[in-house]
Amino acid sequence: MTEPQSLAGGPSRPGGPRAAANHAPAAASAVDLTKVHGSGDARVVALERVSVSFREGEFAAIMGPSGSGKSTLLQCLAGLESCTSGAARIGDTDLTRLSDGQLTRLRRDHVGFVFQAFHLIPTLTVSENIALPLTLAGRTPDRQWLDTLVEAAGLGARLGHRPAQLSGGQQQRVACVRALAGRPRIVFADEPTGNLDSRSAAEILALLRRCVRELGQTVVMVTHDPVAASYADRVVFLADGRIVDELLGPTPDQVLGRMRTFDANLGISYWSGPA
Ligand SMILES: Nc1ncnc2c1ncn2[C@@H]1O[C@H](COP(=O)(O)OP(=O)(O)OP(=O)(O)O)[C@@H](O)[C@H]1O
Repeated sequence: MTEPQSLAGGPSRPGGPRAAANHAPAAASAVDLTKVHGSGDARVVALERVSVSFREGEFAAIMGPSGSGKSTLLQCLAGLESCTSGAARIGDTDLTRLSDGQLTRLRRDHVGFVFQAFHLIPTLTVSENIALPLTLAGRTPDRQWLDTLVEAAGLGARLGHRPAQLSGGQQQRVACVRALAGRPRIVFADEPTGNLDSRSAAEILALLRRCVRELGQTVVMVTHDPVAASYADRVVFLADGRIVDELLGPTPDQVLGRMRTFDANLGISYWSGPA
């Protein structure tokens, strides 16, 4: 089996910190985005006038305490949640102006999603799981692109296996390849390493890093883990539904330092996930 190389040694960025991404157009952006859940006594302002842009070819991490709005931001940007006010854009398209049908098509054709739970179909093989979204969309898979992804994910020898025959890390690699199979404009990953041991997590992060660096993909990932965040080009910090800071070219120690500063200044704890 071909396993991904250099997976345990942390991120490497031979191209230097994201020079290209800084000048690239936005793959996704929030503009003055507010999201309110519920009403009356159950009313929760999950996002309050958030404006942020994620550039094409960028690997961004979103961090923040539990309940700070990370998943809500991802869901609004991916068109899985509606916005209460403001806009969520994929490229230049304002999702708040689309009909349900248009939104479904945009999500299907331009957005990939990786969840903490892998959400593979147990009765299908790896190969079938990877191709499923394309098949359902009536699209012909680009075999060369799929081969590139499968090779990058080290799944070449596993294509005929079913999910139960794979480790958690391998299953999540399948989920990543599935999310990337249709060459989406952007991939959103919500705690993709949350269910994995540190070695498997490193493999997933290296795969995402490589897809950004070598294949030009755009990835926005929610994480609680400073080491995971250090694989990104940029970390955006949320607290209480607002963006409070960002860090470029982060190292784990820098991310940790920033988290401790927020703990001290805001009286909140970032330690809601694995330390
Ligand atoms: N469907 C919902 N209905 C009501 N409130 C919600 C809903 N989804 C999220 N919330 C609330 O919105 C706020 C932000 O939630 P969100 O899940 O985005 O935070 P998070 O930063 O991703 O948290 P965690 O790290 O714990 O996953 C929280 O107060 C949460 O309880």
